[in-house]
Amino acid sequence: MILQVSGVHFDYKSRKVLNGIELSVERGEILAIMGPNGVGKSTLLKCMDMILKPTAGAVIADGSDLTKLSNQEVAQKIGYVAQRNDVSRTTVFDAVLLGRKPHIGLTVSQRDYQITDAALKRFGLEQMHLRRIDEMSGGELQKVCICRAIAQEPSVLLLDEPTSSLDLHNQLEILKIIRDVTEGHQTATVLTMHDLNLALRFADKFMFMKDGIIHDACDASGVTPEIIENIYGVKVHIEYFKGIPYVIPE
Ligand SMILES: Nc1ncnc2c1ncn2[C@@H]1O[C@H](COP(=O)(O)OP(=O)(O)OP(=O)(O)O)[C@@H](O)[C@H]1O
Repeated sequence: MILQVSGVHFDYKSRKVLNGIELSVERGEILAIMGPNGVGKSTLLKCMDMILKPTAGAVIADGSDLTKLSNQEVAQKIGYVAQRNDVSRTTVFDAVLLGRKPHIGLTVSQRDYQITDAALKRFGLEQMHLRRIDEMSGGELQKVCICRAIAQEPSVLLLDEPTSSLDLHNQLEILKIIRDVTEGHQTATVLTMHDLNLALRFADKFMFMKDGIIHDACDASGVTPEIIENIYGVKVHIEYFKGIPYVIPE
């Protein structure tokens, strides 16, 4: 088990959003957290990254209780890419190199530069490494942010709607990279996504949130029309093509 979330609660002032979340992820796995708008998926990712402190419960990553670690120690274990990313006047290269920050001592090492170069190449960003990120399109910026999180080499990668700004080619390309990195490095990825069919193609496990808790947890073959209807209030069929389930609304 590389990530374990136990009994996590979170309230925004008097508004309860997370009401005892339980989940675990194994090494090499991608977990998709699904659910309607406003149900608390982003809040849960932020609690897993300690950007928001859970009001109760524990988050254990790679053997450590994150509530007891410094911000730098958390960043060595958890990489997080938000749904909306702040942009500064930095170049693509510097933005990705910044992913190495939790590991950098007094100076940037040769290894940090090598990892940055390799990540840029993997994401096909090497030709635009001197472009400024505040002048990029939404999709280009989303790629840079995910690239930076990969360069960070965390044990657990948290991605909030990682494909929301990407075209079809980039959606498949980026999710393939995420799958390769997760399997190859035996880390784990937790992502949120509204596209059920894309999630069914790439994720190993699914958790459906409603009313502040995880209502259903299963692998791709366990996702049923009943679960979808219960969570989203939409009647669907599930058909298989080349072994992959597809959700088709009625
Ligand atoms: N900073 C905040 N202060 C107060 N309430 C907030 C804050 N951020 C989010 N909320 C509320 O908490 C609830 C959960 O929000 P959250 O962003 O976690 O949902 P989500 O499941 O990620 O939604 P979506 O799928 O639309 O991105 C929502 O009702 C939202 O309005």
